Amino acid sequence: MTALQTATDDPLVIAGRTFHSRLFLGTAGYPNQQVMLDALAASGSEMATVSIRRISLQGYDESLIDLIAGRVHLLPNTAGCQTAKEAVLTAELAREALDTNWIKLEVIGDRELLYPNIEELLAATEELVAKGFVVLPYCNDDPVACRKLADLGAAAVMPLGSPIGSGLGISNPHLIELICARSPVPVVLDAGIGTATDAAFAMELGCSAVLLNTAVSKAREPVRMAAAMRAAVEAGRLARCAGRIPKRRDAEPSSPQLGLVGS
Ligand SMILES: CC(=O)[C@@H](O)[C@H](O)COP(=O)(O)O
Repeated sequence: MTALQTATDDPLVIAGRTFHSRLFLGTAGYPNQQVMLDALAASGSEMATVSIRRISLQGYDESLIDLIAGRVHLLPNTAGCQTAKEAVLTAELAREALDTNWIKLEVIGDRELLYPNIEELLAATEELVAKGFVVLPYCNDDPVACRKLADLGAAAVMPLGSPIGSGLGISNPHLIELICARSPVPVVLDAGIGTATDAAFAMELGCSAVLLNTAVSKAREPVRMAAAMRAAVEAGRLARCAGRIPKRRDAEPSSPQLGLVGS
């Protein structure tokens, strides 16, 4: 196998489904449908999140869902749910409407911060796993919560980098690194990505993938930013696999010191 093949032959497997792209994209907030479709293509993503509420209430019509579904896997989410009961109902509606048992589980504990309600999230995860769903919960950057979710059968965990839509990047890189090091299931960094360096950093910390929306949909040029995110996720993954050099406090010459002119 050549070095290039080694670099590109690096699929991600979640619940038995293989992904060649480690970037998942949200579909909300684009200037129009065509820009969203072009951004999706530029991102190289093989899975896109869709909000069940948005489909039914906000004009993201079925033809668009059909269009996306022809290109990528759909990952319905339970955005806006505040209790386990609401989230389970939304997941069941999504399974009926979109014919998928995959669900991105969001149970929000605070409408302003959009932070997860961990108790409700754990309860919903347990119930949905028992009902046969492939559950990908959006959660805090908390190693204990991530461990509990994995123990309950989550197929991946999706800790936040920073609040949804904030573009603040990764607030607690140390915690994300710890979660990645300990997690028995893939870790997908979800929310708060602001630009390409954040996405590359997530991968360098050991994340298996990145899920983002606002950084692309609200960029001045969403399609170009989608391409940037694709390159960033690939670069971060390659760097992670290649192994960064240890950090040093002092300088170390990169050229040989023997035979210096003037020595
Ligand atoms: C798309 C999605 O499912 C959400 O989790 C969220 O929108 C992602 O966060 P950002 O918009 O901050 O990338």
